[in-house]
Amino acid sequence: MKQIWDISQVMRPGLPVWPGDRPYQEKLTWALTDDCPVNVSEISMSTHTGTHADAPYHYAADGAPIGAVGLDPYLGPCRVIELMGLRPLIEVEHLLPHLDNAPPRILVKTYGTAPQGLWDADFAAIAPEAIDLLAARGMMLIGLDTPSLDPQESKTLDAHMAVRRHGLAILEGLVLDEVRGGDYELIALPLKFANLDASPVRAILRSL
Ligand SMILES: Nc1ccccc1C(=O)C[C@H](N)C(=O)O
Ligand SMILES: [Zn+2]
Ligand SMILES: [Zn+2]
Repeated sequence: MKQIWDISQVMRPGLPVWPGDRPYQEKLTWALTDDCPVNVSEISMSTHTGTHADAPYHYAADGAPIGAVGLDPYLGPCRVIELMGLRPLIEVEHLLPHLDNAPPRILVKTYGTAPQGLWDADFAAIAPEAIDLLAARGMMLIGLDTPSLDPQESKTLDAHMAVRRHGLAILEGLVLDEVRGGDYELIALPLKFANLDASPVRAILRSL
């Protein structure tokens, strides 16, 4: 039996979201009562809530919406690299020692314990040169346990622009607390939204 690691945030009211963005909200549209056989809920949330996949449309006006992206990047062998305490940016020199024979998906663990109950405005981001390195090594996906590839205050989104140049896929908001560095199978498929800039994912790792 393959071991499973759930690397997804719990979607719940009060989940910290990007400053100024829509809070995660849920409510019952129908409630199960003597007269109604079901509970049916509705949710309201930012597309970048919790553990999610960015679409090219998020950072490029002509970019594909999340429902149109290829699924290969989100399913297959990956490497988790532990780089805790390296702020503000994950740099080329931090990644280089960990890439020998790496599978084409890289997840970077920047927290020992990700702050799921509060917002960390100083989260670790990744340098565009590090994205260039990953692309040069044939990577197709970069994932972080932080809310964004770029620093919160970035207006130029240098890492996202490097991702755009190389056509990589992105996962953000992962929870890698229980995961040690190493190689795993990644499963983290985005939902098939026709028009949106991102999608929540249920991200898991399985032993290879
Ligand atoms: N919700 C936002 C609202 C405005 C600006 C950024 C965000 C983000 O969540 C960052 C995003 N996850 C990113 O792909 O970098
Ligand atoms: Zn995002
Ligand atoms: Zn992003």
